[in-house]
Amino acid sequence: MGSSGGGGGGGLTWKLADHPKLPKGKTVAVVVLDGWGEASPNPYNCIHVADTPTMDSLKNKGVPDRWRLVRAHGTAVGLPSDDDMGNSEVGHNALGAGRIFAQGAKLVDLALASGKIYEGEGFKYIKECFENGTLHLIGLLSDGGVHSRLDQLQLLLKGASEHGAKRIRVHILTDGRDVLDGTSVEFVETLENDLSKLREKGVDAKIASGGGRMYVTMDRYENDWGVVKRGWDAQVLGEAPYKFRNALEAVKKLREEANANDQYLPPFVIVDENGLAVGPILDGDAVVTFNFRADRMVMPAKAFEYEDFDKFDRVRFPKIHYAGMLQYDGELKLPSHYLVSPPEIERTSGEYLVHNGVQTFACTETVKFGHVTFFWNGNRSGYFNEEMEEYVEIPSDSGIPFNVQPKMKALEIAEKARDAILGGKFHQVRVNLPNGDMVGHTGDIEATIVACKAADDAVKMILDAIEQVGGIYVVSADHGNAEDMVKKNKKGEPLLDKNGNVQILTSHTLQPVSIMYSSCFLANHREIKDKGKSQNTCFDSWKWINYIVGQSPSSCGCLQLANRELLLGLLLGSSFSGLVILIENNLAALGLLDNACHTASHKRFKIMWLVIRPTINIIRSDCVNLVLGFVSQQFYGFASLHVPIAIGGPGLLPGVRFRKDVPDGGLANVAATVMNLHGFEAASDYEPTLIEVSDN
Ligand SMILES: O=C(O)[C@@H](CO)OP(=O)(O)O
Ligand SMILES: [Mn+2]
Ligand SMILES: [Mn+2]
Repeated sequence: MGSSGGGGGGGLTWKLADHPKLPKGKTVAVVVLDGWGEASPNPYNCIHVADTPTMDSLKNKGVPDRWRLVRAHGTAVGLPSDDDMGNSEVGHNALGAGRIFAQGAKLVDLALASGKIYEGEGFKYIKECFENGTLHLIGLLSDGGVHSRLDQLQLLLKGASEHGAKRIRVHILTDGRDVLDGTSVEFVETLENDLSKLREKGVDAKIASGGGRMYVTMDRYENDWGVVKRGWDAQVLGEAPYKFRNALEAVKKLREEANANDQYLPPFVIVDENGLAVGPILDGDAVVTFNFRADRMVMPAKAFEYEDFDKFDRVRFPKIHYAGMLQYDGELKLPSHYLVSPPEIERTSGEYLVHNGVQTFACTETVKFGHVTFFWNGNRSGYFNEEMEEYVEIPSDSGIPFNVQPKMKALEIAEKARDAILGGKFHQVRVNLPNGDMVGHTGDIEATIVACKAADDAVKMILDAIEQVGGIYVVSADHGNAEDMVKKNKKGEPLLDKNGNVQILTSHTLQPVSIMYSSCFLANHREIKDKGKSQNTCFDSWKWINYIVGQSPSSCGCLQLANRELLLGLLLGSSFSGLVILIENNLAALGLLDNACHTASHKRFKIMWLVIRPTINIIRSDCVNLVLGFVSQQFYGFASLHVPIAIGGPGLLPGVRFRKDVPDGGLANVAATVMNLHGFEAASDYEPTLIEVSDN
């Protein structure tokens, strides 16, 4: 590779070697679709169900040279195991830094396992309060592994008490976003059980307050300080609209409210028999925020740490010893005390580009703003060089769940990116499109479908601008979410709750993400559009057929020739289970097929059907939707998966294609790829590029 940057220690040079073949000076758009994994088509795959012609075209025209999958979860992005789903922090860290770092989750695991956590400066600092004060632990009660983990809290409780904490108060934040909604009840039961064991050992340990993570404490990027204030009032002042004698009762009761869910539970405090809060934070106490992930802890950390603070009226600012599980912001050195050192993510691609004369523009809306800046730059806030960079934040809607406005600010983000591309000043234009993720987390399938379409429209606008300037695009994602909205069993079948409804999955997934590129898709896309909507629907439907008959369009022909009676026979046959696709222009067949399906369903076989009618004047989009609607009630999903990456654009050399020798590439490989597209070799210790340039 022969580049010069990096090398750790002394002798660091920022100068990157020129790429031997790729030119400099092209405008490169880097588009990250948040929560956009690749999975098999099924009705709970909102990306599939949504009308996403731009992303579909990237795939259809790009495979395999300019579209491929990369890993976005587990060890490929520095998480403890391959059972860990991806998330924005690790995803954007990897995308921006080009290397895999042991991430917070893993570093905390190691520090707890070795006991080193108790020897560090941070623990010693909070320990100073153990004699006369209370230890408060504040964080997300979950085993999602995105922000925190219950087993780490359990170990910390045990370790702190063994190291002298005599009075402990836990302030819980319920999840329902990285784990199933309703699991707060089990987590509280487990924690209560642990605390009662501590009490048996003479430690005065209790849950003191709580609330849902999206409504209490865990805001990010200054979207809504009211969220942090609600937490402060409950945790520090011991004040909340709801008071309960114990947390189990609190969570169960609050969940009974109409539309209640774990993410948005209102704040509550636990009170004693006299109605007094059992654990407000007082002078002389120690406070630890036990989340390892940074973004949603920066705001509460400021409230606990900063003497000068004007974001809300704290009423009382107790003199405490405060430590984070990690240091959450490397630039602000916030908080100044922490139990475990964060990964040292330095020499990120953004910093290299700035040193090599590439002007950068980064933009998204508030709820993801730090993703393309702070996380991208290795958890540091601020610019590397203000003259070379511009970061634009579009204010997010606040105070509403995102299913209410599923289009979010996708259009505005795309417009800003378009203007930056057409303006000619910037050579890297980087955006995050939040829709698939933020709306996916609400568990609202209909809204998530709208969200995916909005993100697709935004990609189209950005790619059109790239086409105009003869630039290059890289489209990828940080992890999955919207492509899988239902909890499934090992066979890939949706799990039902006790009322027979499918269990909605609000979390991220283990899916890989894609990266894609192409210079020709735009023309093709227009061609399809010009022929009208019905043709478009037909085109979209081919995805289903391709999937079923083994991804090969030629085998579709076989199905098309298949005799209808034969298919119905199969359907009613005792051993058949699966999906039938009928290419049919005879409406009478619909009723027949429907009947057959019902008969067969009584035999417990999972059968569904999809009718594709090939003639334009018979296809009506409402008709096809009706069929799909039927399918969604009957369908049992498929397992398997990844996130896509596509590269392309008119500025790309024709010989550029994805390498075949990095088959298991992860998100960290994208940084070197992007550096190459800017005309540079990547730093030598970066994960290898995904592309190669052939001479033909
Ligand atoms: O909202 C968040 O905090 C996480 C999920 O817990 O999502 P993302 O990693 O996409 O930011
Ligand atoms: Mn994300
Ligand atoms: Mn998310």
